This record gives sequence, structure tokens and C-alpha cells, in this order.
Amino acid sequence: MNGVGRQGQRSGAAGVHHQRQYSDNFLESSSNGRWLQSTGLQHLYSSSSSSTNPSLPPLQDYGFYGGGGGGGGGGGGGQGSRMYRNAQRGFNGGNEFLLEPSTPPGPGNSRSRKNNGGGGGGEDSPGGDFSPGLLDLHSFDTELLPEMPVSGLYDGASLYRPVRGRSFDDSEPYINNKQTGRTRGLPENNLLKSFAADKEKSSSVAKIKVVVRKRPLNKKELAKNEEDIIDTHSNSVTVHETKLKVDLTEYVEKHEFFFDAVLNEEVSNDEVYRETVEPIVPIIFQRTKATCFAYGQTGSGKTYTMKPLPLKASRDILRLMHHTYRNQGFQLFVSFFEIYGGKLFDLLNDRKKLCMREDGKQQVCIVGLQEYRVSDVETIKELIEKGSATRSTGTTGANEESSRSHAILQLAIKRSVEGNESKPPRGVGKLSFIDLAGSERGADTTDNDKQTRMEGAEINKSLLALKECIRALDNDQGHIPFRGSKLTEVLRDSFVGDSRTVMISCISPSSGSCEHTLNTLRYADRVKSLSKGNNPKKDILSSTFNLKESTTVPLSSVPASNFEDDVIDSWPEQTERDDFDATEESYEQGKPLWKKNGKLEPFNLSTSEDKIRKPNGQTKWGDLPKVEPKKSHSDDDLSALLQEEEDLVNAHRKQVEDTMNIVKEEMNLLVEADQPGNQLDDYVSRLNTILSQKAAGIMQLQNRLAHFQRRLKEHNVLVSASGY
Ligand SMILES: Nc1ncnc2c1ncn2[C@@H]1O[C@H](COP(=O)(O)OP(=O)(O)OP(=O)(O)O)[C@@H](O)[C@H]1O
Repeated sequence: MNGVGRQGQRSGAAGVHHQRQYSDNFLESSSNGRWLQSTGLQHLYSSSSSSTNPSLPPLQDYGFYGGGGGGGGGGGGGQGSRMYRNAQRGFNGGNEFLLEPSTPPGPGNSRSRKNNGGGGGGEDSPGGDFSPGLLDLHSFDTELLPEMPVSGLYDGASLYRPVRGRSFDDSEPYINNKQTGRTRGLPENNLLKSFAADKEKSSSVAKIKVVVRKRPLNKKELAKNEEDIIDTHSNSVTVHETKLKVDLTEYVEKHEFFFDAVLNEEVSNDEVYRETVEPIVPIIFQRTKATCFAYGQTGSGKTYTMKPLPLKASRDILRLMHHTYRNQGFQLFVSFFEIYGGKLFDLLNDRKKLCMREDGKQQVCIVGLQEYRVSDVETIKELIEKGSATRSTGTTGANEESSRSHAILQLAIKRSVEGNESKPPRGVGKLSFIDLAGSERGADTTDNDKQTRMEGAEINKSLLALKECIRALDNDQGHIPFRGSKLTEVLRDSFVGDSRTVMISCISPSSGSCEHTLNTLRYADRVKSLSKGNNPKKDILSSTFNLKESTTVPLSSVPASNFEDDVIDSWPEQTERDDFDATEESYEQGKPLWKKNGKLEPFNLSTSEDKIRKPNGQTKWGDLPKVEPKKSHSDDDLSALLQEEEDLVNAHRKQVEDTMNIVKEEMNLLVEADQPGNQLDDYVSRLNTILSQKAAGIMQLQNRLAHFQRRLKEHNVLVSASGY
């Protein structure tokens, strides 16, 4: 301002010329910077220019590496032969599968090996097929299927047996004679009875099961002398959180949670399988869709836990298919894809980008997803390994990426209609395994990189939506809010009809992960304990226990809505906030009331600087976009906040641009006024007034932006504390 004033005072032709030049160059970036510098607002320059030209890295472009049939087929063929050889090696001697060519993953080979019926039929015929590229998730038309008796896998933990090199046809009675007898030749009434019993057993498998798995301390944590702060018992887990009092003395706060099962660091993957997936395997032959997912922060052991499960499950599925359901036309299909940044990629087809479509009946199809028909464990293993490798090396090769994507492996059981293998088989049941993105990634919303923030928001949204869907399922709500995210949309068919869900919450034992661990446990707790499907007594107990140890807040102060019995349809109207903030309050004593209802405190953006009057009284600039605080709900809050931020930045930029124009205009006036006898000083002082007003407006905007950023941070803290 002074600079301008000084220049104005340097009257005369040269001065005028200089003024014009200065004025003409005003919109050049260098001049802008200079001007802002001269007004002490140089810090605005970079922000305004960066907001005008946001050089945001584009989303990763995943090409079609496979190139469809030809190229893909070639590549796949090699792999396929390798897998075939492996399968030959794996199953030698006496195995009925030995004679089956395994499924080559490459399209070319797969096609050539496609089994179009004839021969032995059913599972005894050559396996190895893949879908025509359109996976209709709702092709699971089970109406044509007769009710099938389910095997009594519950009769013991004998189902899981090492299978490599062992014939499926060997006489080892991992499915006992009684069961075999049932399916093979029981009189009709016995069959019906047995079916009823099986139904009962199947309904005894909990709709939702939440299991926690604690991993051991890793080398890094040991090197850092991090403590193991987690105690586990058969169904409870206690987190010992070290906190600081106001006088900086340390104290330990205990948080105790109860779940269906808690597995400690010594528990093997086999035991995890037995506890989680094994009980639901038989019921997927009963038109049930089951989902097993691992939730937890990066490095907590999700992949370590999830990776072996599909293999073990498919081993059991194949056993059932080849014994209990022998010659009944059942087939097993595998697909493996990931959701990254809201987009779908086929992990078994060179990360080919996939489209999700909804047909007229709102049925979801994943266009282009390859589904492989498999009939031996070794092939499935190869496919899983291939998919996992593709996942982790897909983009940057960093584990970083895997923690930002959801990987979904599906085992679909289909059945040829009336034994006619030339017709496409119809879906019977499905088992989906989801290795979720690192839960803490959902909090990557303050990152400077817009892509990271958007990814974080997407992850956040999907984790929240997943929880909402599971809860809606368990509450038998008519409306399942699967549209909440890509993840839940893709899993839509797993949320309709008879379904089962197993959640494995993976936690790290280290003190350094305490906050994330608590978030994970809170998320898991809400999935389980807030559902109506549970024993209400247990709910209250569970929630009570969770509160009991963690705070000194009297239970009576916990709002009834904590137990969410009154929540009917919490998506999207009934917000997530309603439950997590109430709980939040219970966890953290003395938290301000505004968090109670989960509504972020409205941020009043109306300021007197919205309009600045020109000296002549005409309102010309400064009409900032009205950024109304949106009273959005749950996950909408984040997008509302992001939108708010964008609006603010735009408003900010507009202010700067307007100021430039005004100054430019005033400069022109000044030049015109720079005539002998004119009172230049008046102009200069008017100009100064305008600039001061504008500067004050810009400063105010800056403050508002800073305030907003604080709120965004707060929001994120809230989000991560809420555990979704
Ligand atoms: N129960 C366990 N016992 C032994 N090692 C484990 C266990 N769980 C995890 N690990 C090890 O910890 C490391 C991290 O595990 P993992 O990759 O499964 O984490 P993650 O949660 O999938 O991470 P991300 O989200 O980044 O993919 C791996 O080296 C894994 O072998």
C-alpha cells in the first residue's frame, strides 16, 4: 500500500508511464507476487495461485495389461501350464481330481479347456473354466434348486485336514458315514428329518460373528522397546492405555471389550479358520452368502490372517462337493478383485479395470470380471497367490498401496441346471473374503495431497457403509444401505437373503498402536453389540463393560441411544454420528456437548467483509459464495467439509482477483487524475482505504480457512476416535 502510495506521489510523466506498466502487469504472476509482497500479503500469493491451478496428481491409470483374449491368453497360458503341472504334482495317485486338468488362468487356455458337459459331468469332469467376463452377482437364482441337505460338518473339528497329496476319495472319514449315508440313500422321511436338523444347525450359525485377533510384537516394535498393552482372554480383550494427567503424571486406563472370540498371538491360522470360516462353509450349499472380512490398521495382520482362509475354505468346499454332494452338479468358481480409489480391478486378469453395472432389476454385475472354475486346491492356491502378487505390485509395488485397497476374493458355488452342463450354472451360495484397506487410512483426510485425501474419504465411506450394512442385516431391516459405497454395492448380493458375516478385527499389541487398536475394537464392538440381532442382555453387558473400565463416567449418564435399539434405519438419515458420539462421550469424560449428537459445531461464515463498498457506494466485489455450514449426516460430513474447504479456497481466490481488479482500476483513475491541479493525495488515500479494507477481508478469509482446517482436523480425530 505504501508502495502504491509512494508511486502515486511520484507524479510526472515518467511516473505515469511507470504506473501504467505496473498496472498492465498486474495480472502477471510475478507482479501479483510483488504487489502482495508490497502489501504484506505475500503469503496469499502462493495460496491463491495454487488454488487457481491445483496441480493435483491424476488418479492412477491402470491400463489393460492383459489386452483381452489374445495377449491375456498367452500370458495366462504359461501360468496355466505351470499351475497345471503343479496340480499334477500336488495330487498324485488315487485322487479322483488327478484326472482333472486344473484351471488355467489365462483366458486362451481357459477357453480351450472349457468343459461343456458330457463325460463324467459335475465335479468329476474336467475342471477349469472361467466366466464369460460378466459376473452377474445376481445370477444366484436359487429357485430352481432343490433344497439340499447340508453335511454335518459341525460334528467335529475334523473337517480341516491337510489335503496335499491326499486323495479326496480316500477312505478317511472326515465326513462321517452317517452323513454320507444321509445324502446317498436315506429314505425320504429320514432325508427330510436330516434336512430339518441341518437347517437347524445352519440357523445356529450366528448371523454375525466378531472375532479379534492379536498379532505378536514385531521386530521393529521390540527394537523400540514397545510394550504389549493387550491382554486377552477367551472372549475378552483389555487394552491398557497409558495416559497423562494434567500434572503430567502417568496413569493407565483400561478398556475392556467382549467379543464372540478373542484369539491371542499364539493362535495359528488353522485355529483362526476353525473359529471363523469353517462353521459357515457347509451353509453356503444352503443358498447362503457369507462374508468374512478383516478389519484393522495397516500392519495389524489382516493379510496374514485372510490369505490362508479362502484356501482352507475351498478345500472344505471341494470335500463337500466330492463327498456329501457328489454327482450333484456343484461347481466352484473363484474370482479375485480389488477396489482402489473407488474403482474395481481384476486381480486375476492383470489388474484389468472393471465396471460395475446395475441392470433394470437393480442387480449388480461386474463387467469383465473373470471367474475361474476350479476343482483342486492347488489351482486355487495358485490363483490366490497370483491375485495377491498382482495386488501388492499393482501400482507402486509398495505395501502402501495394498493398505489403501480392499481385496475381495469370492468362492462361488454354482450348480448346473438339471445336470445340463451346457447351460450356464446357477449360483447357489457364495463366500466372500475381504481384506479391507487399513482402517487408519480413512483418516488420511488432512493430507496435503488431494488424491490421498479423497482415497481416505472413500475408505472411510466404505468402512462406515460396511458397518451400516452389517448392522442393517442383523437387524433384519428391509432396507440395506449398500449404496453407501462401492464396496457395499459390490457386496450387495451378500447382503440379501440368507447371509452370514464374520468379522476378524486384527490388532497390534504395541503401545504405539494403542489409539488405532482402540479404534478397531470400537468399530468391532459397534458391529456386534449395537445390533438388534444379538441378545439384548449381552449388548448392554458388552457396552457396559466397554464403558466400565475406560472411564469414570457413571453408566446412568450413558444415553440410551448408545445401545441403538431405537435405531430403525440408520442410513442415511439416521446418522452414524448418533451412536458414535454418544459412545464417544462415554469414553471421554468432559467432552464438549457438541460432540454428543455428532453434529459438528456450525461454523458461522457470514462476515461483514462479504461485501465491500466501493467509495462511490456501489457494491462491486467481494460477493463471496455463501458457504453455508451443511447440516449433513454421517459420512456426508466429510464431503461437506471438503466442499466447504473448496468453497473457501475459491472465495479466497476471488477476493484476491477482485482486489487486483480494483487496484488496477484505481491505478487507472490515479493516472487520469495525475493532472496539474488535481488533488492526487485524495485518490491515494482512497486507494489506501480500499486496499486496507481488502487486506482485512483477505486476512479474515485466511482466519476462516485456518479455522476450517482446525475443524477438519477435529473432524478427523472424531472420525478415527469413532472407530469407523
Ligand atoms: N498373527 C501373526 N503372527 C505372526 N506374524 C504376523 C501375524 N500377523 C501379522 N504378522 C506379520 O506382520 C506383518 C504385517 O501383517 P500384514 O501384512 O498381514 O498386515 P496388514 O494388516 O494386512 O497390513 P496392510 O493393511 O498394510 O496390508 C507381516 O509381516 C505379517 O507376516
